[in-house]
Amino acid sequence: MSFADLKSKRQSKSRRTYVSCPSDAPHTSGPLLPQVIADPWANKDAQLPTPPDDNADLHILPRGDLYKELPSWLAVRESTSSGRSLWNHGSTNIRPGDVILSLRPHVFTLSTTYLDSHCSGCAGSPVSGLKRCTGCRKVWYCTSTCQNNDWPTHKLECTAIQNWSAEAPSDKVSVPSDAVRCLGRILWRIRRRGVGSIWVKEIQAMQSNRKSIHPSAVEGHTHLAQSVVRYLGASSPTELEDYGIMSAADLVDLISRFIINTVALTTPSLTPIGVAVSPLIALINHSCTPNVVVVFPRSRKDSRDEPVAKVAALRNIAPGEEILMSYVDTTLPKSLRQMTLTETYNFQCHCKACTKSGGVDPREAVWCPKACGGTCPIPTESNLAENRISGCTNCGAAINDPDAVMDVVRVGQEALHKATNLQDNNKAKSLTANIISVLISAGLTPSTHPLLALLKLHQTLLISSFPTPLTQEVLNETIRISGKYSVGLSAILDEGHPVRAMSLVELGKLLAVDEPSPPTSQPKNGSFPPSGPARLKAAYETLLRARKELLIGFGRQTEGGEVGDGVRETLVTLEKELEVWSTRIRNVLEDTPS
Ligand SMILES: C[S@@+](CC[C@H](N)C(=O)[O-])C[C@H]1O[C@@H](n2cnc3c(N)ncnc32)[C@H](O)[C@@H]1O
Repeated sequence: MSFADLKSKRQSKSRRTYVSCPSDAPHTSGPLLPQVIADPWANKDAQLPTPPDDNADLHILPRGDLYKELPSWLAVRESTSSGRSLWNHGSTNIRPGDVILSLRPHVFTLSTTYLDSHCSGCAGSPVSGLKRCTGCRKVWYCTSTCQNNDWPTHKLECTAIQNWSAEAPSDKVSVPSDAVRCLGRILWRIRRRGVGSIWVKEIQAMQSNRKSIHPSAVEGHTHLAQSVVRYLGASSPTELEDYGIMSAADLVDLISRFIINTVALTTPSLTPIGVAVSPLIALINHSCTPNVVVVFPRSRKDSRDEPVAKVAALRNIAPGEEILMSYVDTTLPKSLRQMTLTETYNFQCHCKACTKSGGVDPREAVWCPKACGGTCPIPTESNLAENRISGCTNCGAAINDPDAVMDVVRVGQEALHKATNLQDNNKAKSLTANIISVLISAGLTPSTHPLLALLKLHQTLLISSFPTPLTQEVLNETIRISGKYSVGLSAILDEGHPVRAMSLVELGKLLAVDEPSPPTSQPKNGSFPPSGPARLKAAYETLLRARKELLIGFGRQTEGGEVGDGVRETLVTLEKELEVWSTRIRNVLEDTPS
């Protein structure tokens, strides 16, 4: 196997939190809410457990004419503490790998960086054959069908992009941001479909946090509102009546809805390439220990409707249990998760991971100083001030120099920030390599922040700059980093989480790359990575595990989507190669005199 397909673009640097998901403030009734009629699908016989105390007011909402795609065994409930939410209303468990929702988002847009490499009609990335819109010259399509399907919206977008581009002070800002373009698409569709349509009602029923926008987000909202007005060729929000916007407050409402209800549009291998809005997915509340994930696996069965979002179950979800996804990166420590949740989504999370006391959070841990195999929590300033430094959970040994550990974590975070923003890949690569070895020598476990994030970044940098020809040394180093990253993720994420599954795919594929110059003697027993047939066997076993996890995180019915297809092909190749090796070994044994 060659390594060409391992190379992936470095993730867009313009990633902002609002793309990670879908909003705050209890859902209140008002003119924007849908008209509700009697609940035609309520299963009166379902045994629903008593809601927890803080949700004592939790009640089932009738769906009315909205959310036609919602299966009857899912219920929308509402509470004063967390607004509307989605629940398993059936009488059986939802199992890991079950796809509970499969839908094309109401609207999606590609990030500017991906406009020329992905189709704006289906979000696919054909190896060749993308054709540019001859009007705006910014948007590309893979087929005329995709272009024709997108034309009713793009004809308006096309002119808006051209006008924007003509006024842009530099080439770098000649295309509006994905947020502005996505809001433009929403507003053109509102105008075309009419404010009374179900589509528009579903968009308008999404939660808005306009009345409680966090102070740190006000400037961003204002800037976005001004850009949207300009993009639509208007000079003030009051000129947007045709789009259902009667005042500046209505526009801020729409922007707030957009920010808190948007999910990241990702490739089948989880690279974020844009933003997507689906009012059904937006009904799902947050937990840092989610029981579902949203993925875009691109399965052959859905090819006509792509991009299709799948909401896949990660665990058993019992009847009467809430469906919960994560709006933030759950590998981050609690303080960083809570910061995003407060600033962007206006709530404090009280999930198990956020309220757990005692024990060691694998995201913030150092190995026991006595190397007993246990771990100690990373000390914090307040622990230190109150003289409350916890020791190893196994043997009780105390960290030798808590200040030094805290310093090293701080330095690691600064280095991560710097390396993520460096334009020069080689500089970024040597920075990540150096800081990783400092953090490892300070005893941080691979699941600890920022070591885990640095391992991922370093792996991406190594792969994107593989030398030609590839050397054994670089390949082995990349495999070791990938292995550490995968081990780190396994300490935090459930089996079957798509991020964990993808890390196994990447590790397995690296192990399957032909060794440029295999050592003449086998590496020492137990050293990693092995060589020759042992390496092929490790690749095969890693990809088998990856496949099992893909069938959960990307949905059993999709068979892992595009990534699953690739893994199956590699497994077949590896089986053949392993067979050749064992035949050779058998022949040698038979030819050798006893
Ligand atoms: C995408 S919306 C989720 C659906 C929303 N509850 C509704 O009524 O439309 C995100 C918003 O829901 C609320 N929310 C989500 N998860 C929550 C949680 N775990 N605790 C409290 N509020 C939550 C927050 O107000 C958040 O900004």
